[in-house]
Amino acid sequence: MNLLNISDALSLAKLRDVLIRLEDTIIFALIERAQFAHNECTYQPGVYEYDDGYKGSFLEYLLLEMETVHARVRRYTSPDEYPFTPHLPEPILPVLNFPPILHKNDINVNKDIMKRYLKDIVPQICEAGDDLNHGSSVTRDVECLQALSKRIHYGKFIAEAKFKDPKEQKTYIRLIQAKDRDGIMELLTNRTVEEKLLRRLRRKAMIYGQDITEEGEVIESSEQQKHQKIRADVVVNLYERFVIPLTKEVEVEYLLQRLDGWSIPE
Ligand SMILES: C=C(O[C@@H]1C=C(C(=O)O)C=C[C@H]1O)C(=O)O
Repeated sequence: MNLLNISDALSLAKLRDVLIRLEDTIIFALIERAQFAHNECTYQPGVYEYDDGYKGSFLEYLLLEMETVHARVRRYTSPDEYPFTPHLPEPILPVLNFPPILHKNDINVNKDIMKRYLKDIVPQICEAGDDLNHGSSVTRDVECLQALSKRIHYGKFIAEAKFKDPKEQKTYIRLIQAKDRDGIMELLTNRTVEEKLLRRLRRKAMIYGQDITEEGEVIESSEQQKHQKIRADVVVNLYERFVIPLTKEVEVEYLLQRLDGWSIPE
C-alpha cells in the first residue's frame, strides 16, 4: 500500500486487499516459525548475558537491535509500522511527508500482541522442548510479530475509512460522543467479510501448509493433514479468537479518539 496516496489509503476495498495479502505473510511466517521447537528460554530474561549489560530476553534483545536499525532508516515514521521496543533513536534520513491519513492517536497494542503470541500462538504451532536453534527461531518470531502487528494496526485505517463514509458518519459521531464501545463495535463489524475471511484462510493454510510435488493432485485427506506444516484449524482459530478481535479493538480505540481536537461539521 502506498501511504503517500491518500485516496488509496482510505479506500475500504484497497484496505481489505492489504489485509488479504497480509494473510499470506502471516501464514508463511507461522510456517517458518513452526519448523523449530518452542525454545522457551529465548523468551525469559536472564538466560543469555549480553556485553552491553542488557537485561531482557533474547527475543527482546533481537527486537531492540533490529528495531534500532529500522528506526534509523525511518521505518516507524510510516503510519502503518509500530515498534515493540519503547525508546528508539530518531531517523537519520529526512522524514517523508505522509498526507494526514489518520487522526492523531496514541494507540500501540504491541504489548498485547506479544503476550498472546508467547502464551497462545507459539505453544500451539511449535513442538514442545528446545532444539538449540535459538537464533533461527527468534528471527522467525520477529517476522511473525511484525506481520501480526502490521495487520492489527491496519484497524486504524479501516476505522478511518468507515468513519469517512457519509452514510455512517453521523451515527459514529453520536456513538463516540456517548462513549458507547459496544455500539461502535457493532456498527463497524461486518460479519460477511469476517466469514469469508475465515473460509479463505482455512483454504490458504491447507494449501500453503502442504508439500506440493511435480506430480499428483493436491488433496485434503486426513492422511494429508498429518503432514501439514501447520494445522489449518490453528490458523483459523488464531484469527477468530485473536487477530480479528484485536483489529476491531484497535478500530474502536481509534474511533474513541477520533473527535479529539476535531470540529464536527454542521
Ligand atoms: C477489517 C474490517 O473491519 C472488521 C474487522 C475485520 C477483520 O479484522 O478482519 C473484518 C470485518 C469487520 O468486522 C472490514 O470491514 O473489512
